Amino acid sequence: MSYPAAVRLFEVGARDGLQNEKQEVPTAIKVELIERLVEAGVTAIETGSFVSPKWVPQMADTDKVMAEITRKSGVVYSVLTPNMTGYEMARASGATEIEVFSGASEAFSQKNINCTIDESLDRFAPVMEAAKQDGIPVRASVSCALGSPFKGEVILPAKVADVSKKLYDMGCYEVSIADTIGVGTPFKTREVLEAVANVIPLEVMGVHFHDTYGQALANLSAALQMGIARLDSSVAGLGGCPYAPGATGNVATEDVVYMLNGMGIETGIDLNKLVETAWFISGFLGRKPVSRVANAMKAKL
Ligand SMILES: CC(C)(COP(=O)([O-])OP(=O)([O-])OC[C@H]1O[C@@H](n2cnc3c(N)ncnc32)[C@H](O)[C@@H]1OP(=O)([O-])[O-])[C@@H](O)C(=O)NCCC(=O)NCCSC(=O)C[C@@](C)(O)CC(=O)[O-]
Repeated sequence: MSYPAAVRLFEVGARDGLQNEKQEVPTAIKVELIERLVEAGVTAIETGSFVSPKWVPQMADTDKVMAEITRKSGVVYSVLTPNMTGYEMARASGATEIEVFSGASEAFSQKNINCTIDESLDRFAPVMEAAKQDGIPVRASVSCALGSPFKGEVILPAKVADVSKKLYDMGCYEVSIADTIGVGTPFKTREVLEAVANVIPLEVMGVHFHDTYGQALANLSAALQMGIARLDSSVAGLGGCPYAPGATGNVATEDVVYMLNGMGIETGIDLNKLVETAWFISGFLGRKPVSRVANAMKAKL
């Protein structure tokens, strides 16, 4: 066991968190959410996505969000981009990092980005080239690594490893292994992560767990035990993918920070401010945060 002494938390609440919301979230609320998260100590944040507004209307104002946020030096403002159209928009918006996304499920790839896994990688090739020329770092996400949302489709660890290696070889500085529908359990998680760690360096691997079956913290712990130090999480446990039936929220950032604080693993995040932010966005959405920690700490705020 080699737990990391510190981790990089990548906050996905403003993108993964809000992309699946039924109600419209005004730009001003997104901007306040991002600024509050940064104020709480978040240093890497996904602010939105430059994808087709017909496919994900909730993210159609990402350019406005990027224009309106007050940026803090040293903070990574990242956006999701599926192709060159998205890349051009990301660059124009001043994104300091972009994220490309593929997956280990052919069915999900078709539903989510309307192409095969191989075609998605082909689309990323010019994006990688342009980003390299522009000096913009690129992270990657590999969806459905622990299970497919579509009945009958089996995801093999070797497939996850294969896609991860291709993305790493293309120049992605981080490859985040995503349990899109939150079905993983710790031993299975470890098996998949080990398959990936056989083909790319452990240092570049990240994890992105949804908490659909309540396994996310346990899976996170399995990843930490391996020494993985790049973790995605979402304030208030917001999240879900419109093209992955059954996908619910990401592991809540408050729960992750509370656990890491207890383990003596450094995050740089002020838990009180984070919990206040969880209640801020949940209040706007008209519900309580799903995070256990946000609820437990409310009385102390
Ligand atoms: C990839 C496409 C665009 C293909 O969609 P398509 O229809 O096959 O693409 P197209 O090239 O034929 O373009 C169709 C229209 O979209 C426009 N277009 C084309 N590209 C862009 C762009 N980048 N930004 C804005 N507009 C764009 C393009 O200009 C055109 O406009 P029209 O002529 O009809 O007016 C579409 O399928 C799409 O946008 N999909 C995104 C779906 C998405 O965002 N899903 C959620 C994110 S993934 C996720 O949440 C998982 C993750 C990362 O969190 C990890 C995990 O948990 O698994």
